[in-house]
Amino acid sequence: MDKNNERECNEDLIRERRKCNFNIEELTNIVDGGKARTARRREIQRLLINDPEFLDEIPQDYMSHEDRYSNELRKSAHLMQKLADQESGHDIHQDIGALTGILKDGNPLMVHLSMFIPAILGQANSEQQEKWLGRSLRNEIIGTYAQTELGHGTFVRGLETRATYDPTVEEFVLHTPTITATKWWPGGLGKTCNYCVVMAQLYTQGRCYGPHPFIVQLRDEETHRSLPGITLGEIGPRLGLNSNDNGFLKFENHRIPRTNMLMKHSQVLKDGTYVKPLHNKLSYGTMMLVRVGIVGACSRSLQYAVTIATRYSAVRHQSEIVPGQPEPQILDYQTQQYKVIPQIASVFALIFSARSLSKIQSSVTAKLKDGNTDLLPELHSLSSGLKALSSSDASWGVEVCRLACGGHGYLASSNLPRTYTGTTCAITYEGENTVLLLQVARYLIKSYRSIGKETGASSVSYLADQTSLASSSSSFSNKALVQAFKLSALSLVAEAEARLQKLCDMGQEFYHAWNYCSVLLLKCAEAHTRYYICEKYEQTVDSLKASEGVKNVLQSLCRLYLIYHITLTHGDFLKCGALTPRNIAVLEGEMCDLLAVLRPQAVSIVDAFDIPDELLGSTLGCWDGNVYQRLYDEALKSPLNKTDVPDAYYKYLLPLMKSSL
Ligand SMILES: CCCCCCCCCCCCCC(=O)SCCNC(=O)CCNC(=O)[C@H](O)C(C)(C)COP(=O)(O)OP(=O)(O)OC[C@H]1O[C@@H](n2cnc3c(N)ncnc32)[C@H](O)[C@@H]1OP(=O)(O)O
Ligand SMILES: Cc1cc2nc3c(=O)[nH]c(=O)nc-3n(C[C@H](O)[C@H](O)[C@H](O)COP(=O)(O)OP(=O)(O)OC[C@H]3O[C@@H](n4cnc5c(N)ncnc54)[C@H](O)[C@@H]3O)c2cc1C
Repeated sequence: MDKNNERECNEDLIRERRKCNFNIEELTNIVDGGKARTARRREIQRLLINDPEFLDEIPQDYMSHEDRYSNELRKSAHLMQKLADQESGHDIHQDIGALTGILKDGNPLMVHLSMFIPAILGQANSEQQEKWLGRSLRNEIIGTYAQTELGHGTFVRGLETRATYDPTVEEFVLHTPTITATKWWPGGLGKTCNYCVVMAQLYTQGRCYGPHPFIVQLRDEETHRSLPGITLGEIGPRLGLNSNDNGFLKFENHRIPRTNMLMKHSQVLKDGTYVKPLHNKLSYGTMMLVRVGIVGACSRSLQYAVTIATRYSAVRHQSEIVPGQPEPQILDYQTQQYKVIPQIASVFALIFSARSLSKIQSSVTAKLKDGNTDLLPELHSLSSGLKALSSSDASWGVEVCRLACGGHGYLASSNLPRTYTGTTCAITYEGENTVLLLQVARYLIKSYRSIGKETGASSVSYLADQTSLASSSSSFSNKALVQAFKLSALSLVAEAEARLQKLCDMGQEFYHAWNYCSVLLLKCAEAHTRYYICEKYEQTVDSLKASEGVKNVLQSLCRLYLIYHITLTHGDFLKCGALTPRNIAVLEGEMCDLLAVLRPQAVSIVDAFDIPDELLGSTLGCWDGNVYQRLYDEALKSPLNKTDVPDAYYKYLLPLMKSSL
């Protein structure tokens, strides 16, 4: 699509784009993280879009379960080959975001890239990396991360798969003792992978040392047949991601060499002596790494959904605002703006907090290299909280965008259903959100109780700021609103801690008191993480060196985000006195003003996300807004339309219709 050729474009969209009062390219650079990154992303995307190998012969929704897998594997393999091509010079591990949309519904090689290779990098010692890293980067071996079992996903300490060390032959014996110990879910495990990292309970010298990672060959490298002692398969259709082969795995006393235990952090010596790690949760490092990546991935899903919903809302006309007048664009309804525009604001909130989190991650990783684990709990808390809020915000945001598109949003060809199923899974995987938020709460309560002790953890230093509870601000700058978020979080933590203490004082064991307070604890964790997101949003926009137009747009979006979230949880702000009922009413009014200010810029802002039509894959969201023709053309691809009268008519309907004669 030639974006300069207005003649091919829907007139409403032309008019919307003419209202733009900021530099779109500049905003695109901010979204990408700099000009160079924009250029790189575009180059990769061009490389993919112009390659006919990525086209599907028929829409995936009409393919069988087997064909979907096979078709996606074909494209995934081609993608890996293309990006590994020395001439293109692209490092897939750095550019994963640029690939969004090229594979449609669950890439069978995704966990190889996002977990297996990172597990080798983060958990294997240098000899082990020598042996497996190069081979996995060159795709000579394909792996997955097999942790979850039928009986346990959340409670990693409850895993049942055993790795028992036998010092006589220097081997571990991997065994699945019960049906509930069957590994269940790992992406690519069913048919694609020939290796995996298995999390299993380590037994040596008669003692269990808890879950540890082991690298295990699953299939013969020549024939791809599963090895003796290993049972493998695929787990069947899911809500989404159905072109992946999530799998199951059982071991029958399967032996692996001692050196297949990933030994960067803890070791088992030849005689079976266990050497413990610097920090006993270092074996959970792969999960933490992916949680950080999920925040960015969620912002990308939301960019897709909101691009579709915004462009469609500009093209679609329905009903009337002024009786008797022409039907308005649905984007003119304030209720429609309230659906779509806060989701645009949310995209930037997620981008900026994802960036801040990855900076923290880099500095924690650097410290870990020097044996310093002090900031690991802070990173665990932040990555858990942000993974949880980003996945739930993005899933809800995508669903709101689908609803904003009315009936057409329910069609597969809108690409909203698949965007939703591909996002909501992130609420569950890599640590179910409720569970992760309770980990954040645990950290908050612990930090609150250790006020006065220097921990170096900056994200919770505000908990010591007792004076601020009384000093609610009456000004309404963005900074003042962020301050209100802080007060709300602090007051919830104080309330939860007091409630916990009271129950303990009344004689309850701490863990029962904890469970009894866990709804409130969840709110604490959400409020704390929301405060973090709001603070990063405000700081990033405030310090941004940008043209006036771009700065104005981002400031309005940031303010909308702050007010939107205050109104969603206004009870918490009122309860702690951070805001009064009058303040809330004023803010609600201002939110509507902001929707009106941002409405004329909405199409241009989503244009700045710069998602090519070929990747957006939506009849409703295309650049040119030619929605109705595309919907019609896609419908014609239904196999049912190959004939006027389907066979099923003769088999079932005709006998029914004639039976009463
Ligand atoms: C890269 C590109 C990405 C792209 C993304 C898209 C594709 C992605 C595709 C992915 C597909 C999906 C792939 C998949 O789904 S892979 C499977 C993912 N599975 C999970 O995430 C399981 C979730 N469960 C857990 O992580 C643990 O069991 C939790 C954490 C819940 C409890 O654990 P446990 O019962 O053992 O601990 P405890 O509660 O007694 O707490 C004890 C202490 O430990 C501290 N603690 C706990 N954890 C950590 C930690 N990590 N670092 C530092 N510290 C940590 C904790 O704060 C506490 O500290 P203290 O209070 O005592 O001081
Ligand atoms: C699409 C997809 C891909 C996946 N890929 C992989 C993979 O590649 N590798 C892998 O190993 N796994 C994978 N998983 C598994 C995933 O990591 C687990 O499903 C996830 O960790 C949740 O565990 P669970 O299914 O046991 O849920 P459960 O823990 O049984 O959760 C069920 C309910 O119990 C609640 N609950 C559980 N514990 C607590 C608690 N302590 N406090 C309060 N409430 C609690 C939860 O909040 C939830 O409401 C994948 C899952 C999905 C959906």
